[in-house]
Amino acid sequence: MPGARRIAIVLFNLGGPDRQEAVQPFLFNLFNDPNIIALPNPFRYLLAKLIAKRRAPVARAVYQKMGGGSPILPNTEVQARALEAALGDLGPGTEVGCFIAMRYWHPFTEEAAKAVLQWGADEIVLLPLYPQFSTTTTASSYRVWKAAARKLGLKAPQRLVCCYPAEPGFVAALADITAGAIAKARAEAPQARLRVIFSAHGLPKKIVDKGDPYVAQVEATVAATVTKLGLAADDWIIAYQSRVGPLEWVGPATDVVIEEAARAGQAIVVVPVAFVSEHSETLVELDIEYGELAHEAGAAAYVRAPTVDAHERFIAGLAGLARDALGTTAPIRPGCTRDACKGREQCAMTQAGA
Ligand SMILES: C=CC1=C(C)c2cc3[nH]c(cc4nc(cc5[nH]c(cc1n2)c(C)c5CCC(=O)O)C(CCC(=O)O)=C4C)c(C)c3C=C
Ligand SMILES: [Fe+2]
Ligand SMILES: [Fe+2]
Repeated sequence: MPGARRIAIVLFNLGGPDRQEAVQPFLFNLFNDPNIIALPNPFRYLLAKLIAKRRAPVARAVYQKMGGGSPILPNTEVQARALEAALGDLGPGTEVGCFIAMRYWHPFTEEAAKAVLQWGADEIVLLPLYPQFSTTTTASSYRVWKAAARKLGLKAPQRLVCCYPAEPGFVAALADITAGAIAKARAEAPQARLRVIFSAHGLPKKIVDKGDPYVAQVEATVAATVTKLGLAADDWIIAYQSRVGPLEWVGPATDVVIEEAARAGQAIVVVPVAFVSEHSETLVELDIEYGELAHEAGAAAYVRAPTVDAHERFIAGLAGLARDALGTTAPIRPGCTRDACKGREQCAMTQAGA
């Protein structure tokens, strides 16, 4: 469209290896991130090389179970196209393009910044596919984006949607999906007691103790979802999965909670609340590894709720966040803090600035 106002929506996500040979360099990129391992170089670089090499065989086997690589990019592309469609009503003379900026594998954040520059964006909304803010995810992507934008001389106004743990569309999608999974578990095991386990990716405890708001925001997501569903307090619990490394992580661990519920003969429903699309942590860890654990330990049923993916309500929620960000005149603010986001549906910290 000649002369159209071009709005770029940049979706931040983690990324995943697209083939077996990509697993080790992907792991290196992850562990070499100062937001993940806060050591100065050359120590971080050397440690990242070592951990990536050690972990690669286990991780390669995980990705082999999904055909060799992660489906996170194709799944994020589906979300990007759905979001473009949902923002198609921004008015005549406005063109919306969604770009994907992955943190640890292609298309890297720097590649996305280049594509946005070449496309000729007039305004940019940075929209993390992380509903809950963490220094290890959103802050890391934003830091790398800012450096790339500065390097490329990307001057268009940019706004960051910081977090949206209890955004109504996201919560409606989660509640809808959870209700479907509960109905399935009840049908499979009508006599058994229900145990709904809301599972989020964990974090080392020391990162949370330093003030990372992620855990508080996971709790906000789950509180909004159980309220919408009217779930009794005894029927649900929050647990944390995907622990790696020797540090103490936040708990309880999802596998421990699943095993306990299975041994009690309960009907288990596992709901991912921090991942918004399917990848290794859902398709392998939750479905295969924890599914086997649940059945071996005697669960009456084991149902894993799908992620929100391109659920209509979730995409509508993201579109609303993008619209709000385009309308804001808020000044640049420091990063999200636990108190600033407490009790809010979405973050007060939508950031503006070039
Ligand atoms: C909610 C999102 C995520 C947080 C918070 C997070 C923190 C975090 N992750 C690791 C280490 C690994 N994560 C890995 C995979 C992975 N992590 C997330 C999301 C969050 N991570 C996703 C979406 C994925 C899946 C990628 C894919 O399969 O496409 C991996 C690789 C897999 C494996 O080897 O287990 C590692 C390693 C740390 C250390 C951390 C916080 C400090
Ligand atoms: Fe992770
Ligand atoms: Fe926030």
